[in-house]
Amino acid sequence: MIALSVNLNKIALIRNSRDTTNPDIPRHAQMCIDAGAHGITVHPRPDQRHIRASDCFDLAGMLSVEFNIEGNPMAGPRKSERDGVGDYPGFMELVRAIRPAQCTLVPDGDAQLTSDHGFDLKRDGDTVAPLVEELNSLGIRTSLFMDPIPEQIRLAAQTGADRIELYTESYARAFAAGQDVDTILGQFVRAAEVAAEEGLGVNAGHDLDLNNLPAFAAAVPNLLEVSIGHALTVDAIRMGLAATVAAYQRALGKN
Ligand SMILES: CC(=O)[C@@H](O)[C@H](O)COP(=O)(O)O
Ligand SMILES: NCC(=O)COP(=O)(O)O
Repeated sequence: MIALSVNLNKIALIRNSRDTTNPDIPRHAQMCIDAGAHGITVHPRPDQRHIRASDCFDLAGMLSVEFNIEGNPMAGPRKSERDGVGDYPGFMELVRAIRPAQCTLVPDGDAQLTSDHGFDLKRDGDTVAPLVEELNSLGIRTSLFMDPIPEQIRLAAQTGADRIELYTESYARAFAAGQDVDTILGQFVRAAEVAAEEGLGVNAGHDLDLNNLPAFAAAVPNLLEVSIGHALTVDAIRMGLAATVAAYQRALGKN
């Protein structure tokens, strides 16, 4: 079974366009759970442009499914520039306080529109390993956001991480462009095989959608979890949330 974790960033983005609690983040999470989602993912950033630190605490207080907090572990505290929005405490401070089931470490910079690369562990392995060790000691499963590069995935195992999350944008772009995706899918298959050889679990995410997900889920071995936000949120406008979650479950190979 491949778990579906729904990313709520885009729901928070809509909420943040007004000084309101509509849409309500915990309520939306509960609707996803009621519709069959196995987990909830959020990716707070220091500018709190979508999910805020306070949302993470609110979700931690109500979730009955896996809570996956993604983000840059090097991101420190940041004062909020908006009235009524608390300061960002820093990623590690946040997850130390919340202790989610899973932390996905992502090497994203503040200026990025969204996540756009995996870790370079040849360069950053010595920085990442102690953070992984601390998260492990807190009982938090740790996953590293990675490009499908075998050499890098072997280095991910050396940090002590439990899993990797394969960064799927290259596959999604090729699929959307109507290109022959066999070669690029082969890179993800190989990456997942290497992860298995190294004892790492495999998650995946970024720009997965109802069109590209079935082939990916069918081809990539040992896939444990996908986290999906942007496309799923857009599909829910058209199809309704419960029907959309069900459609993503079907795309993962479930009825
Ligand atoms: C790591 C990853 O691919 C997702 O968390 C993505 O970064 C979602 O963030 P946005 O919703 O801000 O694009
Ligand atoms: N980890 C990927 C994620 O949570 C969602 O990414 P996207 O579907 O919003 O691109």
